[in-house]
Amino acid sequence: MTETPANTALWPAPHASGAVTATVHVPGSKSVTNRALVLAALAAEPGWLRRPLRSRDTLLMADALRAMGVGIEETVSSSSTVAGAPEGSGEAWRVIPSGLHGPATVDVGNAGTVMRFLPPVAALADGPIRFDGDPRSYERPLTGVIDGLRVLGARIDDDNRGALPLTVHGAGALDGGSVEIDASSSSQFVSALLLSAPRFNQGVEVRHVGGALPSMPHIRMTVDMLRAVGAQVDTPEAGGEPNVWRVTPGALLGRDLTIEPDLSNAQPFLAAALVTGGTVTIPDWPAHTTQPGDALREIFTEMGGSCELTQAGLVFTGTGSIHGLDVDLSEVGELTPGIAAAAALADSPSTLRGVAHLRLHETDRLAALTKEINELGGDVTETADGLHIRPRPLHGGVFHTYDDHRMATAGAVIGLAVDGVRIENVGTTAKTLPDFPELWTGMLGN
Ligand SMILES: O=C(O)C1=C[C@@H](OP(=O)(O)O)[C@@H](O)[C@H](O)C1
Ligand SMILES: C=C(OP(=O)(O)O)C(=O)O
Repeated sequence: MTETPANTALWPAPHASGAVTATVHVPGSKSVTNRALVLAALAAEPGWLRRPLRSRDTLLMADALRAMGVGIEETVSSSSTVAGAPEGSGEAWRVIPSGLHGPATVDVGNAGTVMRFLPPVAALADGPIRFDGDPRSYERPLTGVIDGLRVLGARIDDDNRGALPLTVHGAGALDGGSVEIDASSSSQFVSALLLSAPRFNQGVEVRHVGGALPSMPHIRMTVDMLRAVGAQVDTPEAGGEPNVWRVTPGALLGRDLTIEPDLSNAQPFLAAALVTGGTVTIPDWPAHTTQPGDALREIFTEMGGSCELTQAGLVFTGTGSIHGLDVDLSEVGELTPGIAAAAALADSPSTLRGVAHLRLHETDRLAALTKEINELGGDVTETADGLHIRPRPLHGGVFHTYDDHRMATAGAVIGLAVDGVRIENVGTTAKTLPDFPELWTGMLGN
């Protein structure tokens, strides 16, 4: 539906002439922004999102909610357009919930959060909501959400049987209740059913059955954010049954929430310090967070850097040498492309495990990383659930990105150390980080 013309433009990835020293202000978290939008839309009163991420994925989420009747107003500064904004609040979205309704059409683009989190919201709307998106969105798994919602009482037409495009025939309310799903292909199935559950008549009990559940920090993010708006959630961690989550029905509060920087999008900048033996500071790094990107402190330290959380933010320093590692990334799968890029430049081999589900992300990330690093002279092989990376001297060439923002940023990391790397369609970073090329050249002092 939203197929964009193939962008084959090549961006010469800047080569670092020395150690990078920079402070980089990373925009807000995609995962937090899109959860906050959904929760604010389902609340019983208006709320605020401060410093929201404005990127393709979050603008698609906001537009979709608007199409279902939610008011989302832009404010440029505290004193400008919207009455009632607290002083000194900076840029914000004011979210004004209202009766959700169709008919409406939702463009999910290739945003996992939009295609998974919104069908449950649509089931609460009055009228049909049509979901469509980029060609890749048709290939990304959605069965857990579709079948789960049907068990909970929703009527869904899925012409493509378990995938997009589809129509949710919202009835203005949903029974809810108990449901078993296999979320081994995406943690977002669980998050999706939990986020809307306070508004289901009986709440929900979601039981994951099947292989290992990936991206647990993202499920913890869902639970924490639900609790922060007043929902009652029982979790396996809180002494409950393994792989079972329960949400009690109830009204949600409108909150005033400041969105944390996107720690997964901080990854390429931290990698720049690691790869060049420099120092990069990321202001506003949260002391406590459910974002998986927080694991970079440990992972990139194991790879040869060191870091400190200071008043100025996270200060990460590289030594110039990069070590390979053997690591299970199942909890933090979205960090894999950036780790693979650093591993390809390391002084010893790496094994990245636990990420078979990356084959169903924006692109097949295991195949894409293998092909693109090898075409620059690398030696990467795919395993059943990850990658073996044996570092080799790399040379310049075209790094294809397959409409995957994290492929583009991974290529940029390699380009710091390897002359002549050209990134295809760097604009694809707009999915979650629209200013990436400017932030990158700014970091390098250009
Ligand atoms: O819930 C979320 O915000 C996300 C969950 C993860 O999805 P998967 O569990 O499908 O990997 C992650 O990779 C994605 O970038 C964002
Ligand atoms: C997997 C990702 O995104 P999505 O939310 O589209 O699943 C990602 O950002 O790495």
